Amino acid sequence: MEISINRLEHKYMEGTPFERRALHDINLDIPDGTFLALIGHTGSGKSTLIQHLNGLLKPSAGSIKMGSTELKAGGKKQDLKSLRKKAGIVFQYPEHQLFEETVEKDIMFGPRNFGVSEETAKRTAAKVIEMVGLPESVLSKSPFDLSGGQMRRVAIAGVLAMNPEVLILDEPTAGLDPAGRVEIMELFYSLHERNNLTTILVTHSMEDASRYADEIAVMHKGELYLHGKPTDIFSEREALQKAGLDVPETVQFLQKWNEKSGLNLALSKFTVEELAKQVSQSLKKRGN
Ligand SMILES: Nc1ncnc2c1ncn2[C@@H]1O[C@H](COP(=O)(O)OP(=O)(O)OP(=O)(O)O)[C@@H](O)[C@H]1O
Repeated sequence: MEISINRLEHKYMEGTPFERRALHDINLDIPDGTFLALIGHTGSGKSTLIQHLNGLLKPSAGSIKMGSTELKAGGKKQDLKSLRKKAGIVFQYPEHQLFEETVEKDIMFGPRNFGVSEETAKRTAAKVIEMVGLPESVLSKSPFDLSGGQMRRVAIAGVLAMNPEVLILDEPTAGLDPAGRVEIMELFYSLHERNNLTTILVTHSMEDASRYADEIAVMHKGELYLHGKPTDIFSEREALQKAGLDVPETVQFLQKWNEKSGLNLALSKFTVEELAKQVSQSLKKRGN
């Protein structure tokens, strides 16, 4: 689903002496099926921005359009509800929100809350548990008897059960070990690819942004500072450094390699292993 953010502004505690502007004049169009990485230093406004996409915060000015729903400043409750249904949000440590006695009940909670029948919600639970790579036998277990990684998958299944048209991921790999991080990121990437699901990833990992994103949006002091393809964003090292960020090491390596070799290898969507493969292939082509 296409997303269009127009002149969005957000002030916390608006109209009080403690008023604080967290977003200023954000304009951002995200085409349907895009994987967008939202990066920026702590306090730059990333969470505030994504909470508007899920109807958790209302704009102080401007608007957000998601498909046919538009939420404007002073918008109706109905529009907030409609956005909430369209956008599934995976918060940091989503497993902390599990609370039912069984995995199945936990996954069914969202759909049941939105009026889906028990039978359909059960079928959905069986479908989404498979989508997150867990066996159906897990459905009858208590979520609290599962490993941390499995619990996180169950929480993600609960978000998928709402059949979101946009997936918003707020640092979804926080607290996982390196292997767990790769597994969860690969899961999101395959969900995005298989379903052409518009995905917004809030991350502090420049490596993840370079590996998975079609587009990168950089927030700085409540403003949209840079937005473009990873290759273009990573060619702005000085600007990134001004915003307290840097080009990931793998990309720096490749930029140097391209400069020295005169070859033009792709700057995004690679792991270190793929990077080594690309370099060795290009060496072979040159007869080295
Ligand atoms: N509930 C709130 N009340 C008042 N100010 C807030 C509130 N939440 C965030 N802010 C302020 O709004 C600004 C943007 O915060 P936000 O949490 O959106 O940044 P962020 O980029 O997501 O940061 P982080 O990477 O640390 O999660 C910050 O100055 C922050 O202090």
